[in-house]
Amino acid sequence: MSRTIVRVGDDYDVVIGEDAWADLPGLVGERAERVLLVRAPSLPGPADAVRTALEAAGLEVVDAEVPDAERAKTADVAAGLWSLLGRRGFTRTDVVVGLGGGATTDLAGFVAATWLRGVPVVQVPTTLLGMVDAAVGGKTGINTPEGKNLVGAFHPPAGVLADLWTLRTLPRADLVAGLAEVIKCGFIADPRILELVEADPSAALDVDGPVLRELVERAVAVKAEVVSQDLRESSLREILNYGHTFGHAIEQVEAYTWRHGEAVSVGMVYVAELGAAAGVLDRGVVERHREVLRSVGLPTSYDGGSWEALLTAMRRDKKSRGSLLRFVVLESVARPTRLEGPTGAQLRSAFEAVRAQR
Ligand SMILES: NC(=O)c1ccc[n+]([C@@H]2O[C@H](COP(=O)([O-])OP(=O)(O)OC[C@H]3O[C@@H](n4cnc5c(N)ncnc54)[C@H](O)[C@@H]3O)[C@@H](O)[C@H]2O)c1
Ligand SMILES: O=C(O)C(=O)C[C@@H](O)[C@H](O)[C@H](O)COP(=O)(O)O
Ligand SMILES: [Zn+2]
Repeated sequence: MSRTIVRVGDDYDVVIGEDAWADLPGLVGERAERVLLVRAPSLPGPADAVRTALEAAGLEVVDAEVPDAERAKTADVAAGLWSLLGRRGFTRTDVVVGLGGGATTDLAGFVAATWLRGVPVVQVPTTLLGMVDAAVGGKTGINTPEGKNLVGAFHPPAGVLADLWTLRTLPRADLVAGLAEVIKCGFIADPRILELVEADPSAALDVDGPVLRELVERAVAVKAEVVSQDLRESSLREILNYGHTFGHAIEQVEAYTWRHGEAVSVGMVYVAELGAAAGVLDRGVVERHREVLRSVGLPTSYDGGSWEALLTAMRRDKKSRGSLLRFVVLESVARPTRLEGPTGAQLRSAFEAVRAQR
């Protein structure tokens, strides 16, 4: 089976391949004696494959099934894992492995970042979104009742194993949601991604085809390039947050019944409309957002939630500075910039544009 390895700075490898489980012990490294396997429920095939590969390498595997999806990202679940690590005597040379979608890898990374002030984590994403985004780059975290990802740490993984064959069981809606982050990478940095999706949207959703593989490789390359320059989001990394200010607000207002990728899809249309309202982006590029997102089945409008509730959620965005709301907007494709303190009228007009079905 073929492997592509994307190196993130001088730090770690993202291995992209098929049936690539034999690579896992190498990513975990030789110093570990124990592995905490933090895994999403209902992934019997990958969980068995991970366990077999690690045990064959002489590692003791402590199994930790966690609640599914966003329900994993809570302080209670994290506390349960800290307790398990304590009871099983995990030391600083032992390793956490996160297996599942972005919610599971965010939790696993956060627990690894905080246990003994930091033990290694190896991420094994099994969703498209996890492979191209969540498992790479070291943002880890959990939610609080006040908002999304409000508690967390920057803790880069020791390695990432993206086994494309795991996508064969992923529900189509979750695959589509993952494409939102891929398309985001197209708008902020790599226009070839947009061309590939536009040329054949169904090929972009074929998990056994070459187009999806190229999209994964390109999106991982965008993320690796950005995070290797600015791990702690002092500036450049903010571009990876394109579409997330409004997207996270939808997720919160809708009590996480929307998939992250779906909310980010609408969030990108919102911020494109905001860029147009502020006079920095051409309407043609705004419509290109709608067309490419819609072509793969992603939502481009949202008419729920009160404006006040969305605005309150947006104010908690990490890009805010004091009372100043800040957005990543585009000047054109692959030319992101910042919009600081847009007017109330601009914010509202972008909301009205997103509410309307166009
Ligand atoms: N840390 C980061 O940089 C970063 C980046 C993007 C997103 N995120 C976070 O990632 C989360 C979203 O991740 P997601 O879209 O992967 O959702 P998810 O983790 O909720 O997974 C979606 C669903 O797919 C199931 N699943 C996972 N793999 C499967 C497989 N191979 N076959 C069948 N079912 C499978 C899961 O159990 C879940 O029900 C959000 O919490 C978001 O905030 C983090
Ligand atoms: O890696 C990043 O940086 C990102 O912003 C990627 C986003 O896709 C991701 O959803 C991230 O978790 C959002 O982070 P937050 O800092 O806005 O909570
Ligand atoms: Zn995201």
